[in-house]
Amino acid sequence: MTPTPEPYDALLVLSFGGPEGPDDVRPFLENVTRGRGVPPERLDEVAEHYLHFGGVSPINALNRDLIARLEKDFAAAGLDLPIYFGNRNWHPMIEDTVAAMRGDGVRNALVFPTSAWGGYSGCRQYHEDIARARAAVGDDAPALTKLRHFYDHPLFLTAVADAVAAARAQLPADRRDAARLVFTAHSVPTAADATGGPPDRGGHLYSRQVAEAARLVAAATGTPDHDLVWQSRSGPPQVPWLEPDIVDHLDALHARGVDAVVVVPVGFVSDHLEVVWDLDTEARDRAAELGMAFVRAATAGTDPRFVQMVRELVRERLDGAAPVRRGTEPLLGVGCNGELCAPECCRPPARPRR
Ligand SMILES: CC1=C(CCC(=O)O)c2cc3nc(cc4[nH]c(cc5[nH]c(cc1n2)c(C)c5CCC(=O)O)c(CCC(=O)O)c4C)C(CCC(=O)O)=C3C
Ligand SMILES: [Fe+2]
Repeated sequence: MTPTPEPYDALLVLSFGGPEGPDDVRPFLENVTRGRGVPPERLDEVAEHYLHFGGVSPINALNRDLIARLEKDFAAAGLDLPIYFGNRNWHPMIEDTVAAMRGDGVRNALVFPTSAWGGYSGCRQYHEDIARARAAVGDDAPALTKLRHFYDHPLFLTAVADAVAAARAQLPADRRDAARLVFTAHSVPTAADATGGPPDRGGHLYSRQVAEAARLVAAATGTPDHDLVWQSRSGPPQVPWLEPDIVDHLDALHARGVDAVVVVPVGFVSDHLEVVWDLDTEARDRAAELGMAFVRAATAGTDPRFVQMVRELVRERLDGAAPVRRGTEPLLGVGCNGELCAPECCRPPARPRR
């Protein structure tokens, strides 16, 4: 007889992690790039970005803040689930958190990853993190079920759309209406993007979901015309990544006579370092050189509807309800104990051999 499944008894917020002081920067970057063929020159450059902010990424504090708001929301909604925090690349590391969960008697937890997307980095790699942490903790590790991709959840889309409207309102009145709407997300190697998602849909799950989210947000703001560009590319220069880059795109827009942009980091849920450096510093500086008015929309993570969305994603698992969604691209992401969420979701990219 198969045992009755135990009820869900905790939520783990699983994120990327970031350094919290200058001495953390190098070991953090080594954790992120271990075995991935990222050239040392790129690591030196990225280390400088972190050191520019005292070696502190905002990401951990933002996740702690999200968890505090989730705790309040869950309590008010009568949802009795303790919330834990673990990261892929920096403390609190997921291995330590899962060990603490076991110590607290957690048996069957849900996992909210701070990525809306399918693909290797946003989905599959979180499944790998879960499997690695459970293996480290051993036989009595809690079961861990990852929640689904939420890239087209109406509460996420509405939060981003309202942030776009608020950003546009900050532009000088005479440039506001004609300002170009530019969505951005983290670039990935084109080969990695190609292998994500069902082959009968043509793969490219990550870039297709990002494109669909951008289209849905643009439509919701009444400005359907928009661009989708990429940021923060890494890796050796000879390996193709998704393009165009945001900074190159500003040059191209300027050449076409565009004099104002609303930049929307739809690819990220918080204002972490890749947002405050690559957008608020590099892209903003470039726009200033070009005489282009530049505003950047807030990320969705601080919007109250984001917290509500996490609660609804949890409810979907508790109640077995159908996902509430606006998009049409494949919606995957759910897997238990590090199992793949679907046979063709997010195959690991072929790694360059050295
Ligand atoms: C798709 C995607 C997301 C979005 C989905 C999600 O949110 O998960 C994302 C998020 C993030 N990426 C971040 C930072 C970094 N990403 C790097 C490197 C890489 N990212 C990649 C992809 C993604 N990354 C890839 C394919 C690489 C190459 C190495 C590899 O194959 O893994 C590197 C190494 C140095 C460099 O080369 O830039 C850093 C420092 C931070 C935290 C910022 C902070 O500290 O505040 C966040 C949230
Ligand atoms: Fe997946």
